[in-house]
Amino acid sequence: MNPQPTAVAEAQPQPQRDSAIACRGLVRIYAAKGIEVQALQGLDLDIASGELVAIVGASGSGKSTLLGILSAHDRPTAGTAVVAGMPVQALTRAQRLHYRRRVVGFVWQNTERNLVPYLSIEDNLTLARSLGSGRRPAGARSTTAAQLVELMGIGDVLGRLPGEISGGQRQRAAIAVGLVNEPEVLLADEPTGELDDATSAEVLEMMRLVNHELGTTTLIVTHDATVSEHVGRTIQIRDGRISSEVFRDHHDILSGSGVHREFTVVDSVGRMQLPTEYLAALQIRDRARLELLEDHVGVFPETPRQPAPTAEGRPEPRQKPEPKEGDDD
Ligand SMILES: Nc1ncnc2c1ncn2[C@@H]1O[C@H](COP(=O)(O)OP(=O)(O)OP(=O)(O)O)[C@@H](O)[C@H]1O
Repeated sequence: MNPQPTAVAEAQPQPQRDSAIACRGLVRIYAAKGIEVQALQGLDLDIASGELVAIVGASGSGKSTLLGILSAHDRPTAGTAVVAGMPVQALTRAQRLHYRRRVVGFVWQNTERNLVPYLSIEDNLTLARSLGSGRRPAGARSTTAAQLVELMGIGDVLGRLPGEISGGQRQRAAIAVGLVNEPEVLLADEPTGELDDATSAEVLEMMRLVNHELGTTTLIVTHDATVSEHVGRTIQIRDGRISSEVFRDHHDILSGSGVHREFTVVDSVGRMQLPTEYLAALQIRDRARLELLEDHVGVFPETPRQPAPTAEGRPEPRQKPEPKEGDDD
């Protein structure tokens, strides 16, 4: 007899089959000097294979904590993170090494973390390639270092040391090093953090090009709000949870149009975050009244807002919150 699924089992969301990254209920609690900080509070995330996604958020929102878990440098207190089919929280030491050398590639903010300073760019590529060498699965893509050099436009700096080239060239070389072992996923932590605006845009465009040409799933974690102009999906993280997502299609990115759609995220148990400006505009604090209407859910202040009286004693008409750029429905 087949056991009947319980309500609890049904409520557990399963990772999507084609997800390159699937996080379920990620919690990370830091305990220091008797004080606990909950850096991630039940974060759910799905990134499809081949997607280019940015995660943005204020300082302290949990971005680095998430990247630490996805890069297998840290373990979650609870929840799961599956990257390219590997459960990162449960890897053995040997699997972690393989994972960091072959399954994921990295681009960090600091040059010293990306490139060995006393080796030429060419030797950095060779070293990274040799560290990640091993038996390759049949049918693996055969992106060569030479192809990456051409794609990144770093052919004329191969013989130079990292300290002898510009910041933009260094980050392009770092992207090539991060991809030289043909990882399934490229993780980038503030890759434009030390660059000026023009060079940042150039490096982000390079990441977009690589994603488009090679199809490598790419996750960029950044403070840089302009990143959304270069990627298909921008995820906003707030208080250790995903709060909203902005989508742009490939055509919008190429044409530079400002068209985008913003969505708030509803997690697996139905929680969602309302933008703080909406809460302020409607004076919603601890509680909101929900109404299920024919084709939408209404969210209302617990008690109707009292309009401020005008000079003539008449109430002011209600102010709607300003629509955001790109709101078209
Ligand atoms: N090792 C640690 N010990 C204690 N608390 C920590 C530790 N690392 C991070 N935190 C806390 O966890 C929360 C999330 O931090 P995290 O570094 O992930 O945020 P962030 O979004 O990456 O911030 P930033 O953009 O400034 O790097 C913050 O409140 C932070 O103070």
